[in-house]
Amino acid sequence: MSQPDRLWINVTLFDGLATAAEPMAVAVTNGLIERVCPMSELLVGEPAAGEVIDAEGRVLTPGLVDCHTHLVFGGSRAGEFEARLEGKSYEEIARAGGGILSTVRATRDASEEELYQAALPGLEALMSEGVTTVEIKSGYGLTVEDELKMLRVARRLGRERPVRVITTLLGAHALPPEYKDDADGYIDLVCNRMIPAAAAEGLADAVDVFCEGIGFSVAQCQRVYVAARAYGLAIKGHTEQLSNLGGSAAAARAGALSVDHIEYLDEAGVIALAEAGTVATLLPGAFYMLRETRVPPIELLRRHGVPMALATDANPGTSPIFSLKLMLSMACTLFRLTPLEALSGVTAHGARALGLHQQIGRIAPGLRADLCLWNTSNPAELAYSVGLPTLNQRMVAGEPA
Ligand SMILES: N=CN[C@@H](CCC(=O)O)C(=O)O
Ligand SMILES: [Zn+2]
Repeated sequence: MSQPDRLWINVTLFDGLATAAEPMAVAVTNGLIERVCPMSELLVGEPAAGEVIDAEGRVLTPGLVDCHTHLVFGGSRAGEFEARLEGKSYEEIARAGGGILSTVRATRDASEEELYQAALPGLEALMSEGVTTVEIKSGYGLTVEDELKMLRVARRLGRERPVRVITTLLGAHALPPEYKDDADGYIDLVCNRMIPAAAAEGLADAVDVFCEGIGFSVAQCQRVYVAARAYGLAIKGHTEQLSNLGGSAAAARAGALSVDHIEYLDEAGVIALAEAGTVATLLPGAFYMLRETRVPPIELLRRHGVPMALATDANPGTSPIFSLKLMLSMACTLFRLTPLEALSGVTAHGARALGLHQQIGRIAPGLRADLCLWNTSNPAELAYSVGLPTLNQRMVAGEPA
């Protein structure tokens, strides 16, 4: 073994997919994982140099991946929260011009600097719990300039904090008032102006849509996918959240990295995901906040071998929740995932939902050394308790961060 920069010994290893049966060692060099082996295979005297960290049996996981957030937004929707508690539904509020459109008004009114400052606490809360990669969507601007403004803020967050930010253009999130009764005209704007502008400025890694009765039709979403692919951008979908329109299957056939929410997904949709290799992203925070009763088809996803990612969906309306660790607990309690399935959802499968599975999300040689050391020796503890156990160390590209 060459001399690693850092060597963790006596690690309880959750590598993103499974827990190792015996104490492990993990060596990191130049920001990459160089070697992963049982302690029993370390040669006497290894390593000759570098820092050695005795984990004393603590759990080491990949850095956590939050693959679906709306962290950049203006205003608050606490009033809408109260209205929903009094009996109004999310759809009713949306159809009356509230919901997403109320955040659109506040986001349009905010400067780039204001949006940046408002987003920082949420981002830092995620990072403090071990998130090393986060996806951030636009979708509260709904004009070319306001969508680009949101994406610039997201890019700046990634430059100014030790976290990798993946940006997603969500122009097709809601129909803005200027296009009332002209949804196809708005989709023209998304396809012909927003996507080209975001691509030209390198501001978007992916393009997303809200395929729903209060969002856009399958046909409209398909037009967005075609435009995104023409610019070499990855695609994703908010699909089957409130009803079954077949948006997940359409997204999968268009080559989507993931479809997200999917409470109303049926078996034909699950098969379409399996055939396309599309990830199913579960968002229990939105399920909880909207007091949904229909659970995503977990057993069908398992049976057809569809990878399940798990994310906060942090946003001001349906999931004002900035804790990916809480999602581990919710995914188990509300959706009946096993703790290890939930952990894979925020590591290996979360990375796959962003198309980054060859770079992050696993502890394996050649991948980036984004790692979390936890104050527990049992990986299931991470999903079991809320508030504990705490993060012991967060590493980004091999450096404490
Ligand atoms: N479902 C649509 N979009 C967001 C909610 C956005 C909002 O209500 O502000 C979601 O992922 O839940
Ligand atoms: Zn969302």
